[in-house]
Order: sequence, then structure tokens, then C-alpha cells
Amino acid sequence: MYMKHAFEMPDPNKTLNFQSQRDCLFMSGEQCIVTQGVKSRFTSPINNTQQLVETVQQQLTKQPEGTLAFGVLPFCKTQQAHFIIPNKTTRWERPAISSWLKAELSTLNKKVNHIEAVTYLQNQAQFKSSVNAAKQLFSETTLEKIVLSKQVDLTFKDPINKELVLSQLLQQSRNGYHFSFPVNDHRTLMGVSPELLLAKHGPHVLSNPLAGSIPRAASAEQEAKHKKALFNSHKDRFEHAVVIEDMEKVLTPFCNTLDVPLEPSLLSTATMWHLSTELKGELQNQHTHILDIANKLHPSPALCGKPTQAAYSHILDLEKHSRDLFSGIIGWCDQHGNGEWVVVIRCAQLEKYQARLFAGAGIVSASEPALEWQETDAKLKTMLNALGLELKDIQQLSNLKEKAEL
Ligand SMILES: C=C(O[C@@H]1C=C(C(=O)O)C=C[C@H]1O)C(=O)O
Repeated sequence: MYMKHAFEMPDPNKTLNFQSQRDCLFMSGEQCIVTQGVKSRFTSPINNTQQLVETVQQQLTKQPEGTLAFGVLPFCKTQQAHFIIPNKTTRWERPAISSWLKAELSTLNKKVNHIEAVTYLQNQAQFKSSVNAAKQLFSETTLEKIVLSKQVDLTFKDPINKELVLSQLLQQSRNGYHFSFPVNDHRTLMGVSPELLLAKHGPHVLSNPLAGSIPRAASAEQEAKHKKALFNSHKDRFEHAVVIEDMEKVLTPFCNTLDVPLEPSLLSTATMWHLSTELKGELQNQHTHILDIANKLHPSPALCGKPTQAAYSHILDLEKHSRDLFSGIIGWCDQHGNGEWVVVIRCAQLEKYQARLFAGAGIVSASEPALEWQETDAKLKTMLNALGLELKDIQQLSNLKEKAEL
């Protein structure tokens, strides 16, 4: 058992009564942490790790024993992290969550979300031209990998039922780290990330970076082909190796031992296959705060590139829109510096009528622009499905819009 904590156990006769504009949820394995109410909020810069750790620790030591802080760190190091100290925290086991889902789904208004407008912040032509620009940079500079992304805004006719979206996410993905975080009174960040940046419990640390991807297929025969193609792809193995090498470099000085498998394995989500490596370490100092390490791992080359600084400036230049919290990290920590932080992907920022979705792909010199666009489309499906939409729904609307604008 990786994480064991003394939280209040839920009353099995009560439902979760989850309110996405007020409560946080973080699901990991068989355990789901759910909060009720906001006791306090605070922010902290993330460009100074020591200051970040001290701020979180100062806020937590004022609180009763057992209090957790939930937070999200943006992609960009010049922006601020948001934290919440909840009024109440409860740990639910998976069966309890399943019964809540059943109860909740039977009472929720399951109205289909009627979509009115779709706006790509980076459309297909722009994305492909950015991939080509990146390929040019690989041949002219020391840049080896860059993660390029798109964001898409969806506008709905009626208010988005966020609790329903969350229950769909919990239902459709058995694996992964589900999260819901009220960024402010109007905006909730919600999704199911497959990628663990770092978990720490006492002296033990675990990281599970993913890089190198292929969409899932409909038939067992096709699935076998996709898995084999991904595992043997030089391009994807390179994308993956770049990430593991960097993560190992950051983790090594903190650890007495660090176990890094020689080859990746395959990990699946509801929509994708990924190359995956679990790095397991034993810390030299078990009191090292999780954010001390996590903020140094972030942004990893799984979300940024290699070398980090060069990739980062080219991302700003090529994407033209800030990623804000997308491809940041989200998680929680306790008063002893333990916790779990995952990468902010396969998610959306939900407002009353609007959802902003994000999807990126690692680009290397062997990348093909059309395939990378398809990969980001496949990654969008996680959130689209949770919103009750299909890829073709947003493609049709966006094609109509592009034609009208010509
Ligand atoms: C950027 C995303 O995913 C990241 C990129 C991956 C890749 O390029 O293969 C795989 C997993 C994530 O590290 C995303 O889902 O939006």
C-alpha cells in the first residue's frame, strides 16, 4: 500500500454531495480524497522552490493535525500556484465512490450538452506548421524534443453540469488520477490524468512518466498491432528516453537508491496507449518535501521538451497562447511533505457555459505533422466523451466556422 492516511471515513448512508465549484477531488488507485468547503486559499510563486515549500508548510502548520493542502502549479514558472485548505477531508475507497456514482447518476439531470460554438486557439494548419517549424529547429539548434499543443474552446447552450461531467470521467476511466479543483468561483479544472509526476510517502518516491503514444483501436487484432508498433517505434522510444533521462537526473541527487527499468512498458487509458516507465526511489532524507522534488521535475520533457529552457521559449513562440494551468501539475500534500502530484492533461477548465480543452504531443525530428494532429485529437476524446460529445461534433462545427470565415 503506497499511501495510508488517517482521514475521516465517510458515512455509507450519506452521498458525497460533491459541489465542483467548492470541493476538491483526487482519485488515485483504490483511494479517493474528497474535500468539503474551502477554509482558506493561498497562492505562491513557483520560480523559487524553497519559497514555495515554505509557504505551503507555513500554511499547513497553522492547521489541525492531518490537514491536507490541495493545489495546482501552472506550466509557466512566472505564474502563481493556487492552493486550497479545505474545511473537511474524507477518504473514500473505490466501492464507496461507485455507490455514490450510482446514487448521484440516478438523480442528476442527464441532459445532453448542446454545443453552440467551437474555437481552436491553434487550428490544424497552424499546428502542422508549428510541427514543421520545430523540425527545422531540430536540424539547426540543440533542440531535440518539443511538446506542441492545441487548446479548444467549446461553448454550450445551457450551463455545463460539472458534477455529471465528473461522474462520467469516473465511470469511463477505471485507471488514472481523476481530479477536480475549483480554481475560483467560476472555474473548475477537471480531468483524468494518466501521468504521475511524483508520489512521496516517507522515504519512498515513485514517478511514472509517459511519452510516446498511439490511439486505442476498435478490434483486439488492431489493438495488438498498435501496441507492437508503439513498443517498437524508434521515434516513440526516443521521445520516451529523453524524458526518463531527465527525470533520472533530477531524482538521483535526492535518492539513496533509484530503480529505473531499462525498457519502458505499455500503459493504456480509455483512449490511448503510452510508453511508460516507473522510477522508484528511496530518499536520502525522508523529510524532503514532495514539492521540493516535484517543482524541479516540472515541467518535464513529457510536457515541455529538451533542453527544457530552449523548448519552453519555443513553445511560447509557436503556440501563441498561454497554457496557464494546462500541462502544469495538480495534487495534494500533507503536513509531513508527503503527497501525490500528477500532470494536468486529459482535462478541461470548465466555466458556466464554456469548456476549454487541451491536448499536446511530443515532437521529435521523425514526427509527421498529420499524425501528431491525430494524436492530439485522440487525446481530446477523454474530455469530449465526459462532456457527452464526439470528435466529429466539434470537427463539423469548426469546419463550418472556418468556411464561414473564408
Ligand atoms: C501533452 C499530453 O500528453 C503528454 C504527451 C505524450 C506524448 O507525446 O506521447 C504522452 C503523455 C503525456 O506526457 C496530453 O495528453 O495533452
